[in-house]
Amino acid sequence: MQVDHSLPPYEQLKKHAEFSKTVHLKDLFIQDPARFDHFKLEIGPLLFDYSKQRVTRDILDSLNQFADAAQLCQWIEKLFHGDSVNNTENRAAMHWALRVPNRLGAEQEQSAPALDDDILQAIHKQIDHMGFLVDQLHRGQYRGCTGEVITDVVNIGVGGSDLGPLMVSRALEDYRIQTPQNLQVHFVSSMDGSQVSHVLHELRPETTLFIISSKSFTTVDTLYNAETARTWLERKLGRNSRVDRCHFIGVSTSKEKMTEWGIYPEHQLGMWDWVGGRFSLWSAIGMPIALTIGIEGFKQLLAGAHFMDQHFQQAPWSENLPVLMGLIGIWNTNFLNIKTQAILPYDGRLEYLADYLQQLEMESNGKSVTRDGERVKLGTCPIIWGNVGPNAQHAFYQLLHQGTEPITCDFIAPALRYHAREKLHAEAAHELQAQHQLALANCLAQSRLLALGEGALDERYNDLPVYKRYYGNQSSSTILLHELNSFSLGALLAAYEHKVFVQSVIWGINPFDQWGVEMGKEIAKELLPALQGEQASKQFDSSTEGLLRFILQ
Ligand SMILES: O=P(O)(O)OC[C@H]1O[C@](O)(CO)[C@@H](O)[C@@H]1O
Repeated sequence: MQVDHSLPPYEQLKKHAEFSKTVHLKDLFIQDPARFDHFKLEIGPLLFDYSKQRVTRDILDSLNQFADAAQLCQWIEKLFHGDSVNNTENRAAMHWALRVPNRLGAEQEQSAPALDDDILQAIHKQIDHMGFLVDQLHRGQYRGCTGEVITDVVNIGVGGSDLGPLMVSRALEDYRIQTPQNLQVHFVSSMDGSQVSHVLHELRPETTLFIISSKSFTTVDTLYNAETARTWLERKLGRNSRVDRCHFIGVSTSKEKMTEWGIYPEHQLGMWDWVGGRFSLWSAIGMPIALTIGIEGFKQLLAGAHFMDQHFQQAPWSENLPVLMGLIGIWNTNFLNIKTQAILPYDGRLEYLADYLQQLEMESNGKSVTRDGERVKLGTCPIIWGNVGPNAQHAFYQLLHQGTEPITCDFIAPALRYHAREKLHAEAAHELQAQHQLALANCLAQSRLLALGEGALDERYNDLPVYKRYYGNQSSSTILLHELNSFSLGALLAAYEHKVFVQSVIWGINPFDQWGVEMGKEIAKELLPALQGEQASKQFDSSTEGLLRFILQ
């Protein structure tokens, strides 16, 4: 359909959307037999196939104009110049700086023009400090207060201080560094004590080290879990400063708070207020990742993300992965009225990816007020959810295929797995490769059926009874990685980070604050005394009062 290009981009897109609603994805594939070639992007280790999105070249042109009208280019410059893009907290958002390699030269100048050398040195000092501790632990030279070698490290953190490290450590488990003592990394996040009690039950105080990971070092979830850990240690090892000194590492922006808590200065790893919690896995918050894959592997993760940072800054919109991901999301959310997005990795190693992306996207862009304090004009972040694809096929795909909700999906899979280089799997390589092929066949089949409906199969299926029919026209993108390794994962995650930024620019919101999580914490503080049997300072609503009575009776 021809749209009047003199219209403002938003009006053009509305017109496109009216027409789009009458067009089925299968028609788009019939009209253009080479649709894949025209709607795919290969960038470094990633292939992005967006041919199964309900877009045309004309729609993408209008989306690019929409991005220009929102001054996307200028905002990207502000981000990479370290401007205070987090306006409500008057802070820069410089997670990208954590990925700049520590070498001076033309390449660096180009990729990080505003990065002060002192900041770069400070970043690399922390990486080196973390690398030193990781190396000691790997070599079995890090000992507990009784002199025994540390065999288990427990990361205590929540939100960004848990989800990123957990997700990446699991995703890259195949590259795990083998250590003489078979060092294991565990994660504790939930405030209710169920995880910490479970983990402690399995471990010995003499050989356990805790990382207290909290950007603010004020998060009660983490501080309560940390106190439980300290009490557990002291019960067995006695109450003395050697326990704190030998069994705790801290990661935070606040050295004072770490010191006050009892973290030994040499075991304090720093970070900066310009790193948002959900963007912090690239800092010392990522220590569990470095413990899993080694500091060189961690640097490869940073290198993959840095590669994406450069691509994001340099590529034209139509060849720019984060921009395309962001604009296609805008098209789906704001013009096709698709308010939910499923994350479907076809690789069990990515089992926590959806959880991680929920925080990244929804805590960033789940906003309804613009940077100018006005109510937003367009709907913002869709609901992000998902699970490992093959398992989800047996859980919620029924709704994807035959439910009433329009849903867009991200299918993610590595092309190669269990291949020669992954020596780890040499014994069972053949069987496992067959399993990987099975997973890929399912991944491609599901996106094909979602897009095309029963027409994806042959004409025999046109006479199916109504309850067996597949309407199709559910859009999806497929991201293939050559293989899942530190570099490709770093690039993938940075692409999602920048996608979030692109969308925030279009919506005119600040993606780097999270005021919506604060008041609930305050109300919990008011309620805690009532649960501890103290006289409440005020009367609550009748529901809260009723629930309190039930708990306390
Ligand atoms: O690292 P911290 O300061 O303990 O915060 C943990 C998480 O809590 C939040 O502030 C939300 O409550 C997240 O943004 C953050 O990742």
